[in-house]
Amino acid sequence: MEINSPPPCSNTVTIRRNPHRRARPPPTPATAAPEMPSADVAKVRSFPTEEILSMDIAKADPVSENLRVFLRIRPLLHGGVGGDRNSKPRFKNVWPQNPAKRKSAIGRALQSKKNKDAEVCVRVNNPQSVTLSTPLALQESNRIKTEVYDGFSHVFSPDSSQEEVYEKMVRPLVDDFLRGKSGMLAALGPSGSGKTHTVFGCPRQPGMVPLALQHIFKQTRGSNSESMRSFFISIFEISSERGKGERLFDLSPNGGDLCMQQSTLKGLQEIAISDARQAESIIAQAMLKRATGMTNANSQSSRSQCIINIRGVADKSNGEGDDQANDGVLSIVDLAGAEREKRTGNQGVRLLESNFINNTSMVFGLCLRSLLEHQKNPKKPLQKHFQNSLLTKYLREYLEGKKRMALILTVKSGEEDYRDTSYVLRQASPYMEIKYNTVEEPSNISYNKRHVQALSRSERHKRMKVTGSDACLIDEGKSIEAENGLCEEGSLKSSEEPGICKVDMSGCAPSKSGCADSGEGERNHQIMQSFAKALWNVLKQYKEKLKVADNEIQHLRESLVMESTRYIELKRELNDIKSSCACSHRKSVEVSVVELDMNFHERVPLQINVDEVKSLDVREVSASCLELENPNELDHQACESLSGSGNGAEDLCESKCVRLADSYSSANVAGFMVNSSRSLLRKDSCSSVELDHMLSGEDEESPEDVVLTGQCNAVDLLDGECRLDTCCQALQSGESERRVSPGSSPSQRDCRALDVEDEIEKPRELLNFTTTSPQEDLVSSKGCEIIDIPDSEPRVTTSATTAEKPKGCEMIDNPDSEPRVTKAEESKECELIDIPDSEPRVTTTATKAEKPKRRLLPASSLLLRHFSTLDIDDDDEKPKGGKKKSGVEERKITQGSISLLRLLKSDLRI
Ligand SMILES: Nc1ncnc2c1ncn2[C@@H]1O[C@H](COP(=O)(O)OP(=O)(O)OP(=O)(O)O)[C@@H](O)[C@H]1O
Repeated sequence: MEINSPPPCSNTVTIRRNPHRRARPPPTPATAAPEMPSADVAKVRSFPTEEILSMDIAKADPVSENLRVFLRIRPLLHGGVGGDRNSKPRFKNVWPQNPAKRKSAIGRALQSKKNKDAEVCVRVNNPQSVTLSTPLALQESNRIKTEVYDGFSHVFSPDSSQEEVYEKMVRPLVDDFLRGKSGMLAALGPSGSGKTHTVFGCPRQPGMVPLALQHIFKQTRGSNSESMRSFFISIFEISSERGKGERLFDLSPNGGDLCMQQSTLKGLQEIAISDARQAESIIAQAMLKRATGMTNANSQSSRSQCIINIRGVADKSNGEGDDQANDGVLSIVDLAGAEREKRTGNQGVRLLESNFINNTSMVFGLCLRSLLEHQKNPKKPLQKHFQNSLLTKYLREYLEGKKRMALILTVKSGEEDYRDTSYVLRQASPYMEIKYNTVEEPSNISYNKRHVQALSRSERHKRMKVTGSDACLIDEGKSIEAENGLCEEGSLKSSEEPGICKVDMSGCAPSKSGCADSGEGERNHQIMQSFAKALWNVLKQYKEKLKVADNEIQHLRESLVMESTRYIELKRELNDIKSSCACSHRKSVEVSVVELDMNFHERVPLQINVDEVKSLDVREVSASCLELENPNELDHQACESLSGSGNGAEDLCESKCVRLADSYSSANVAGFMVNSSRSLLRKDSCSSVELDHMLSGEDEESPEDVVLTGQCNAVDLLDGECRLDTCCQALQSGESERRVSPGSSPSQRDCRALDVEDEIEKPRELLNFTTTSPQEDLVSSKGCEIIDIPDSEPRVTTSATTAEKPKGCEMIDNPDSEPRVTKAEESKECELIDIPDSEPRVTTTATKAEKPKRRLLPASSLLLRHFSTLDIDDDDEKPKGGKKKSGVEERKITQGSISLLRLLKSDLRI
């Protein structure tokens, strides 16, 4: 595959790992991946080196091969001790001579003889599995327990012949041996199960060794190439030296004791053999020297571990003699059978032998178990159990998995042999999971080392901080080349080693003549094919991801353009609004003073529908008294209505007479005040609302005196940012702190403070307004509407919790004096600007600087009170059942007040 390197950039980090290597050979057609467009290659910012390397290609690798474990079931024999059919019962010679045990052994033999048709404990299910059944005598309950052991390379039934066993089990080893590969066959099993019979056999039934020798020399005679080889045989045993130690003894005709130095035997004779008969003769002589003995389990029980080595050496005259690696060794091990003391009844020397045999068998099993655990969990170290016996020391390379071997388990099928058979199957069946992945192949080992190094380098590559995606691409591309270079290096180095197949990452075929296995080349080819496919799939996935990312980027760009356009439009609108506001709204607005003088005898609230409020003209509204049943609901809609009806309302300074329904909380009142102020602002008016609720002595039930002072102080227009500061500075209510004096005159008002402070959000419009003092309004009679709504009830019910006095709010609480309206310190100008509907909330802040104090002077207050007593004709606004003021109050009106009030009244009717 061709990868275009992006142009170099300044932030590229070049990492040189190794010296330049030879150029890679061109890829084979099978591994060549389709070319990607250069544009797509450029989009690939990060080459998935780690992902590719983490792929488990080894799963498809047929290199992995499990340890071959065979099982042979000895037929039931009824001929004497150990079931030797051909031998007569030799109970007199049975070892040991302990009368009690001897008697029991004889009894068991006789019993087994009687039960000719006794059931067997192990049955063959198929060539790979057997079923072990627990005898009835050993079952705790009547339930038959069975165990199935599966996974054997082959299970030889009791009637299987020696030739059959050889063909399936030993012939492959011999074939490998003839190709120069070493191998080992080890026979395991309890005593008397047929190990020796299987390995050596008898004259009528030759065992594996004679058959192998025949095979070897038969092949030698028929093949010219192999005729150039020489074969040597050696045989020795490892036995117990009276229980004190192990003894190595050479069983060859002139052999003697041996010693072992680091898994190497010193003094072992190798006898050159030229034909099978010669070899069999040597073996026969050696078997005569082998330590055997009679036990209750076997009349000729092997008391030592016997090892036969057949080594094939290439003829030196052929030029291959110097190549020691081509000298294959075929080892066949006949282990002494494990014995149970209870079963054999061994004593004395036999018991010591038995201990040695059992110990060696145990160590042998531990080595295999450790190898299995190490393979399953590489973090678990391979235990050095081989050091515990000479046998395992000698067979170390096999037991550590460095050389291939095969195991044959021999078991007896009789019910009385159930325990021995069960023990062997349980112990040895896990060995079938031992794998030979890189066994004995120096090239593979070298390749794996290189592979591990490559992985470690990729790990280091992860930690490298490479800035820039292009640099990453360049670097990773080099990394791949480096990996390939490593592989090439590995293959080159492996080619220097004999008998190995090299793995060329460029999809090469086996190039070493020593790689006789043509399957190696196919395997390498399959590896490269898998690698190429995986690489191509990853690249395709990245391409798809890049497409998706491009679409998202395009979408985001379009959205960004739309937002920019929208922002420009909004900015333009804002500028228009600013310009229009600056030129049109500069009018002085007087503060309205509203005094609500209510008659509480009749509490018939005036229900104001929101729609009605909307339909009202500003003038109508200004002349009306609104009683709000639900101010929160009304506020916004009413404001909109007021804002929408602008029929010359700018010229008026409006006053709202607001009547709040009873039992409203102070919070609602505050909210209403805020909203009311906002609605006034929308009508280009600034309101200063004062509710002065006079309590008449006639109604003791609800005497309220409410002074509601609200100020909408300032709305500033500054550079397009709208800010509305509205201060509802004082709402003094006589609900929570009312002091009721029945019969008190209206002038003696009990003013209670109702502090309302609400925060009104800043609208976007810029508003500036000031309010004029009510006194000025009254004198000038400009823009001030004093609205009296007959029979309305300005009831403001507040809770006692609103006792805190807000800033900028002056609390009037002077029962001995008339309610005063404080003149504002500065003239206030109110600018009328519509607040956008999108931001209906108005923030009320109580700042000292922006909230001038206003206080109704006694004269003004009195005037207002008198004004409220006037019977202003407004039939439309008269509530039902309203009561007129008493004549006493009317008489208190001075002449000047009357004239002034009339003047105002005439203004209201304009
Ligand atoms: N497959 C078989 N067919 C016929 N006879 C057999 C078979 N296997 C074993 N025997 C006979 O069983 C007896 C015991 O066999 P063998 O000596 O080989 O057992 P072993 O496992 O070597 O015992 P040990 O471990 O004590 O040496 C021998 O007499 C042998 O001839």
